[in-house]
Amino acid sequence: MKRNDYISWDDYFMGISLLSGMRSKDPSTQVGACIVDKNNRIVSIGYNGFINGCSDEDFPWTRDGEFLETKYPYVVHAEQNAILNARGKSLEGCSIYVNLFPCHDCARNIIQSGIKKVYYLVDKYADTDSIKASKYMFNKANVELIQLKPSMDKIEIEFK
Ligand SMILES: Nc1nc(=O)n([C@H]2C[C@H](O)[C@@H](COP(=O)(O)O)O2)cc1CO
Ligand SMILES: [Zn+2]
Repeated sequence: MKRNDYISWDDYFMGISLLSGMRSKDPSTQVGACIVDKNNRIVSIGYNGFINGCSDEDFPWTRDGEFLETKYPYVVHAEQNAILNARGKSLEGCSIYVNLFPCHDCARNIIQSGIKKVYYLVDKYADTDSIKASKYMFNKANVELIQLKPSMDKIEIEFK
């Protein structure tokens, strides 16, 4: 008889996003994204981090102060890394699973890449203009927004 306590596709893909986010060196917000096609095949994964091929030590993780001395102009968002890690493969009709609601810049990239569904967990910056612009664009572009309610509080992974 088959197991009944296997995880759902949605929990699986969001779990993979969160696992990917654990690679992030951002001390305040770790974001992971997982892009999945219509056949439930993972097409790409990403997390927020600094640009490739440079030392992470060359950039600051600071949030406040002079713009150029903060992380904001330099960090690549999880969703953008996931899109770019697909290396030009078609993302038409795909879904993206991301633990934090995408900003306006990621929203533009998600829409332009052909992704049609965004599954997210939290929307902690909902009151910012960035997220308002993001939702406006997603709605205009008919991208479905789904706040995932996982069927479990946590997934434990044991290395043994
Ligand atoms: N959807 C997102 N994907 C992301 O990868 N990020 C990244 C950019 C920063 O590294 C961090 C946000 O930093 P903070 O402002 O919460 O300290 O998360 C942020 C958002 C927010 O919309
Ligand atoms: Zn973003």
